[in-house]
Amino acid sequence: MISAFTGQQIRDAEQPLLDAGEGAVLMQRAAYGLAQAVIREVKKRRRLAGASVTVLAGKGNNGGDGLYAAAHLARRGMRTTAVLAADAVHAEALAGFKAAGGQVLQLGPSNAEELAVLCAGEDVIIDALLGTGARGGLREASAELVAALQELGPRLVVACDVPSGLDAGTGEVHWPVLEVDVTVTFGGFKAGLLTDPGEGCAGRVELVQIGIESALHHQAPELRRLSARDLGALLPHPVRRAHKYSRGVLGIVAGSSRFAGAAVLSVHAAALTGVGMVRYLGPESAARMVLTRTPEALWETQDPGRVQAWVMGPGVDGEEQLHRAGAASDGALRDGLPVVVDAGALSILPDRCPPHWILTPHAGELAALLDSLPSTGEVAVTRADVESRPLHFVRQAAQQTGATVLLKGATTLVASPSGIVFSQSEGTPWMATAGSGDVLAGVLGALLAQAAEEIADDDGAYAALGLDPEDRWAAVAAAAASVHARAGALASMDFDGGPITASAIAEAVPRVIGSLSAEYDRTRP
Ligand SMILES: NC(=O)C1=CN([C@@H]2O[C@H](COP(=O)(O)OP(=O)(O)OC[C@H]3O[C@@H](n4cnc5c(N)ncnc54)[C@H](OP(=O)(O)O)[C@@H]3O)[C@@H](O)[C@H]2O)[C@@H](O)CC1
Ligand SMILES: [K+]
Repeated sequence: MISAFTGQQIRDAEQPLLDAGEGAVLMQRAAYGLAQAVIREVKKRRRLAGASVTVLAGKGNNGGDGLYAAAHLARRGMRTTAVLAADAVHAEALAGFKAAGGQVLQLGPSNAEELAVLCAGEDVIIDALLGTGARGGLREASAELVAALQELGPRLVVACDVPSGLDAGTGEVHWPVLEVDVTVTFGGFKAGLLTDPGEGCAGRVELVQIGIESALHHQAPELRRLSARDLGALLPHPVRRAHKYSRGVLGIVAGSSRFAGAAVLSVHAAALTGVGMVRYLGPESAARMVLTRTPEALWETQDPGRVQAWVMGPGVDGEEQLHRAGAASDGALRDGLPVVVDAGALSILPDRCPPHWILTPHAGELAALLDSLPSTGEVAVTRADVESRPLHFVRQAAQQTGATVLLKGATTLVASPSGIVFSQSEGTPWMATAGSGDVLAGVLGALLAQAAEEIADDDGAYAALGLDPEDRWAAVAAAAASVHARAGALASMDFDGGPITASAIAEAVPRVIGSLSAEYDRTRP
């Protein structure tokens, strides 16, 4: 599992080493790691000797890291320039940079445009304006320089620790921000690099160890991300004596005469995620389509009998389906069953949900959900609010509803009511397509129906993540989001990275589960 931290947590982990006089050593490790990453990137494109690099250096230690890194690069034969964004920058680092032969330019109120043109012609830019000590975004001439440079389109940008203007702890972005190709981050992942909108600016993130890692282990991560190996351990491994009932039965209330396709996709995706059986509840017109696509499903016209989990909501519309969803919801509350609540069913939540209820809104639905809660307050939450502060609002929704909340997006966040948050981002932008969310609901429902025992087991794979029982539901939801995203990416790869349909995402799910499980089995000690 990848753990990510706030800027404050990273500074707290650094403090004992700073107190012990080790600050300069930490900075040298960071700078060396940054320089090595720049060298790797430049070598992918051209010969290192003679390549040009400009470091944009701010007044704090982030600027110091950048200047020391540039000094390394000067010694490796690169043509190095530093643009100083403050009158006083890190003195020792600047001296080291000059001693290595670097050229220094001062950014002022009147030369931002001119320097932007110069920077746009460089082989690589190092963004070392602001790091974890930033308050708000770039100001004045720095903001002008970055806005102009972004407009011109720099060739290659490497961020020092975080892209400047990004809040390291929350992922909120204060524009303008230079969109970077690679972020080289020090000591631990910053939460803002693993949640949107920050993640969208950060490019590929590389972690450089600087010696604070053991101190970070004592801190509760701000964000967690499941790795392929975690998924291999968490995904269901059927045993020889398994039968369809022991493999989990999933009830799905989805679709309507108007939105039958949502039912088709949810049911099909659930079946492809390996659940023992799917019981479908919906109108006959939708049921005919469901059974044509997935003859393995059962159409239930009466009480569906025992299930291990429910999906309710995809494509649900009209009195009749809302009534079925309401009845399923009452039964699930009574029997303590896990439920995926999506789309149409988000409007019929009980006053307080348990953590094994997983709500799956997109940003617009989350805003509407928060607005409908009496505890939210006077000021309306908009879709734009959620998109600019997803981490904040997903946590708020989980705390206020009592449910686990999965907020769909390029980066999907899952918050448990206790405040633990997972972030997964393995997909492709092609997945923003109609029906994609219906597939996710089916995948998640199928995993819930199969995972109930494993989740409750204190010696099981979910407990091994170090999570309390009520937080384990967020891990199932994160696993589903990751499987769904990987399936989308895989399906797109089948078309050389081209567009995909929601059906194609569902069809790729078995291959994703198969390869994750096989890789896990192959490497298990
Ligand atoms: N600690 C360590 O030993 C290690 C730290 N490391 C590195 O240090 C970075 C953190 O360094 P940092 O704390 O100096 O913060 P950083 O972001 O560089 O500068 C903030 C300075 O800028 C100012 N300022 C604030 N907001 C501003 C704004 N919007 N626009 C303009 N100015 C603004 C503020 O000054 P003030 O305005 O308060 O006078 C403050 O002085 C970290 O990201 C990593 O790269 C690594 O080397 C490992 C070892
Ligand atoms: K930076």
